[in-house]
Amino acid sequence: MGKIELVGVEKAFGNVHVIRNVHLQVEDGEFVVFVGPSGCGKSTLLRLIAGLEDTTGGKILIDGTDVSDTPPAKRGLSMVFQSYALYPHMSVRSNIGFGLRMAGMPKEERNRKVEAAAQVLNLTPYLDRRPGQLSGGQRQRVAIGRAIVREPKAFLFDEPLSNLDAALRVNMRLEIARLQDTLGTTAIYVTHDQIEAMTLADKIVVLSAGQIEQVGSPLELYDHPANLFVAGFIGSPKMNFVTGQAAAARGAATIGVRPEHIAGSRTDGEWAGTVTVAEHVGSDTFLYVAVPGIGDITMRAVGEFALKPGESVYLTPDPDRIHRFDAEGQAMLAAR
Ligand SMILES: Nc1ncnc2c1ncn2[C@@H]1O[C@H](COP(=O)(O)OP(=O)(O)OP(=O)(O)O)[C@@H](O)[C@H]1O
Repeated sequence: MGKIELVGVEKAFGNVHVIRNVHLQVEDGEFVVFVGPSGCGKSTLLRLIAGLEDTTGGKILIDGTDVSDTPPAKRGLSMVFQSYALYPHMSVRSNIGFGLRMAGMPKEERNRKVEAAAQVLNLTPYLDRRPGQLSGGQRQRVAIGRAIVREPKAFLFDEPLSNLDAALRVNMRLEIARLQDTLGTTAIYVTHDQIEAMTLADKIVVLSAGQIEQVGSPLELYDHPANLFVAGFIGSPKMNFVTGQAAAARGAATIGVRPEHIAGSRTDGEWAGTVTVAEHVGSDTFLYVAVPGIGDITMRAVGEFALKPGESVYLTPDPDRIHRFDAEGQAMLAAR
């Protein structure tokens, strides 16, 4: 079992309040991702769960037991860091089995566990190599192997892929997803990478300034952001926000519409504007359009609809996909 509950968790460093009144339930087997802007407290929250930092208020429960005062090694959790923290002079086998050896596990049993983990991680051919003879992705798999053999109640990942190049990140992301399917162990994963969050998470926790803004499945957050912060944070390129008359006409202080929910036309539409930048990113083209009286709007252009800077364009937001927000920035019910 690996159920983790945070009840009113607080953390201050001196008089700097970094985590405020966080309530969160992580179910057994769930993959939960913490996202939020730099400095919002993602890593601190993970370190509080790991026991690497002490809380200054509230409680942390693992499987119903209050572990707030339990040292890290006794919490039954395994942490995987972005710096793999491998021992360079030891083989992959010894690195993966190190914690088990320290815990006094007999060699035969240890080897069995190490080999099983190596198999899951496709590391079997490398067991006798040293970390220096491995690629970055393989090293990260060794670090994950070391976490797996301890059979923790939960894995805690702190930006584990941020040292890898783009292609490797994609590979490792798929591997972590596969691993989660195979092992079914609870995982909490900190990242600032939206795609990692959207693809890996059962549940995303969006943090801002030490507080939870919203908790939900990736699609819930994308389709029904609770407030302007989450609406602007989830999705890339960002949701467009419009205030003034266009919002008031829909009974809102602000309306939001994602670039992919705006139709473009050369002849007619709701908002008339001029293309300022056309950005080609492989499969997509994003048009940045200056719309007098509305502001700068980003739209995703599909198919043949590729305009150049200086050309006129008419934009029509999909009425079913317009998000409305009140003066406090809270989402208003119903899409229109
Ligand atoms: N030991 C510390 N002493 C004082 N302040 C700290 C300490 N550790 C973290 N902080 C502060 O707490 C806040 C949250 O930091 P944290 O590392 O948790 O953010 P984060 O969301 O993980 O950011 P990033 O995405 O940049 O890693 C920051 O303002 C940071 O400066």
